[in-house]
Amino acid sequence: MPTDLLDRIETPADLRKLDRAQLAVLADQLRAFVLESVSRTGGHLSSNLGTVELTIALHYVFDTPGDRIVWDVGHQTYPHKILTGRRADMGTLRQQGGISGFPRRSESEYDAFGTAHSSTSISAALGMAVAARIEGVPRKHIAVIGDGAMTAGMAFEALNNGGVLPDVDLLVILNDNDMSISPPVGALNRYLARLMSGKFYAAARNVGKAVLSHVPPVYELARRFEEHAKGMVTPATMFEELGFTYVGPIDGHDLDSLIPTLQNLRKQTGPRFLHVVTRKGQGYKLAEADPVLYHGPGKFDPAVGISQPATPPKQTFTQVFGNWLCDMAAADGRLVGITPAMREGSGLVEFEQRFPARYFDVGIAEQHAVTFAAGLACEGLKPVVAIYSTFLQRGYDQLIHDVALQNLDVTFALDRAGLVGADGATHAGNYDIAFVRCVPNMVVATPSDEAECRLLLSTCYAHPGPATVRYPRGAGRGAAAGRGLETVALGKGVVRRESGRAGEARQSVAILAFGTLAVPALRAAEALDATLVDMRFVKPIDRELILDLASRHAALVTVEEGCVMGGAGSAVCEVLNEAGVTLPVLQLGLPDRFVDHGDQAGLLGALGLDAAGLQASVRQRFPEWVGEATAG
Ligand SMILES: Cc1ncc(C[n+]2csc(CCOP(=O)(O)OP(=O)(O)O)c2C)c(N)n1
Ligand SMILES: CC(=O)[C@@H](O)[C@H](O)COP(=O)(O)O
Ligand SMILES: [Mg+2]
Repeated sequence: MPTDLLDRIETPADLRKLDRAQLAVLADQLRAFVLESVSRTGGHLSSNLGTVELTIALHYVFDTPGDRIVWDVGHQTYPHKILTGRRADMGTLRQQGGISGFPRRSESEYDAFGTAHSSTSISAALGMAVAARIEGVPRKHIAVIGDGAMTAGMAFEALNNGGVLPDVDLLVILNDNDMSISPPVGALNRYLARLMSGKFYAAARNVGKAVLSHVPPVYELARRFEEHAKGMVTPATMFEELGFTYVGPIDGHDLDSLIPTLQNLRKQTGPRFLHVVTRKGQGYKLAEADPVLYHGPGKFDPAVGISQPATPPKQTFTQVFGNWLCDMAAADGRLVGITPAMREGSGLVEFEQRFPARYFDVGIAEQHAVTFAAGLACEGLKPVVAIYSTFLQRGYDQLIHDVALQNLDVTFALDRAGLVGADGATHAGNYDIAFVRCVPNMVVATPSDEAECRLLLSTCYAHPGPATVRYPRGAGRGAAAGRGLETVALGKGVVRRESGRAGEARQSVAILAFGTLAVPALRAAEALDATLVDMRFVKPIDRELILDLASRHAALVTVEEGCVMGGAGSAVCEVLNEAGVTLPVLQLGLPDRFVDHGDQAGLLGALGLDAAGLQASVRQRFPEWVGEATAG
């Protein structure tokens, strides 16, 4: 594929110098570049193939970076990055030291707002629009939001606010590809489908004849409804009722529709809403056929597509959870599984197939997911909310006010706890230990491997109150999880290794591990001749064990893949303080700064949280209390 037009574009100003007729060719070159580039780095593919024309049209029509484009989630911004001076950096995408997979204000002046969690774009763009009005700046503001992201309450909160501000300059573009990561769910999705089929006349009314002369193929379906709609009074769309001028639906792959429509909308002010229809994976047959598989692939050969690895990969924690959920659901008819739009990522595919009546994808609606679970629990069911640690941040008030305060029996399976790798700081689950353990009634379990994960899921599920089990992205040490449903004692840790020096009173160190860092911590303990404890629970914490360890060791070391501040190590210190016990405690975990994208293991190593790093930290802090072995 030639790249002559793409080669001419350093910034959107170069794009604006092209003839309209050249833009379709540019779109082909850009799409080919995106595919090639993502196949080499991995990343979010389907959504980016779907936004090629929309991105070109936006930068062609609007005067960026002065005009503000706010992308929702931001996983669809690779074409935008390429057209705004970062084409040469695409080979470093999502890698340590490279560019982010999401928009970032620090990365480019064209990235008007940092994102990665969904459904923030309308609020942010509205804030900018109000700021422009107050400051008297003549500027345009565009929020680009997907149909999945549109399902979140936050998006509607922003529409509700913006719809009564007629003097702000805000254009909301709904990029409707009829997909979230999985097929979209809910009443909004049905409503958008109805708009697609019946709202052709709205487009006619709002965009005018010039646009209608370029009827694109996506209207074919709508055309069939033309006769039916004739003579009827077109009802206002929900968006019009909320105070927005609604235009659409138009074909988001047809530049001859997009550009005149955007030019027209650019001349207007006030809250406007453009409904654009695109296809996820557009232009790459394999992604068009399976946009879920190609939502966020690793590296692959574009000629072949994603292929099975030669050797079967290790079982992930997500799979351990998915198996456990099915087994527990088979054993207990009260179990209900809930996901806020993360069916694949959270391991619920088989559960949905086997227990469809007890499976709920509630859309990108974490707050609702938590309170919905609370309601189910009130009536005697046993909800399991499968949620990424980072996305539980959205449901924090609901966790406190709706679940914990009423001591309701809800189990939270927190996937992606700790560093997540390529998605970076926006998606890292670094805070859940700290923000959950401070909530009364909550149980916090931190399994150290796959087998422990299953045990602790069963234990927390059996506990008749709110509980979280946190586990990381990917696989652990490879401990077979089995298919049993047995439980362990709540709030009790297990000593995995006793220091040979423990006999000598207070001559050695005890390492208290919370979670999967127990594995490198054990290697460090062996090298240091330290005691190693798998604490299993942050809350209730094993007070008795901590005080016993404190009485027999010279110092304690706590290890967790979570923020040190307020984390599990802090919980240990609280126990010691409360008991009036004084001994040095070294708290190892994630620092008080955001950790960027990169390879998960590499990042842990760089932070001193691999076996060698843990060993070095303990040796440096307590040289007199550790053994002389050197292996890590
Ligand atoms: C608060 C939050 N919950 C969940 C996610 C995970 N997530 C990322 S993209 C996505 C689907 C978004 O769908 P849509 O907005 O329609 O964009 P598309 O992928 O179709 O381009 C989801 C659920 C997220 N980023 N933020
Ligand atoms: C953009 C987004 O939020 C998701 O696509 C996320 O990147 C998925 O992460 P996992 O790959 O860990 O499921
Ligand atoms: Mg979508």
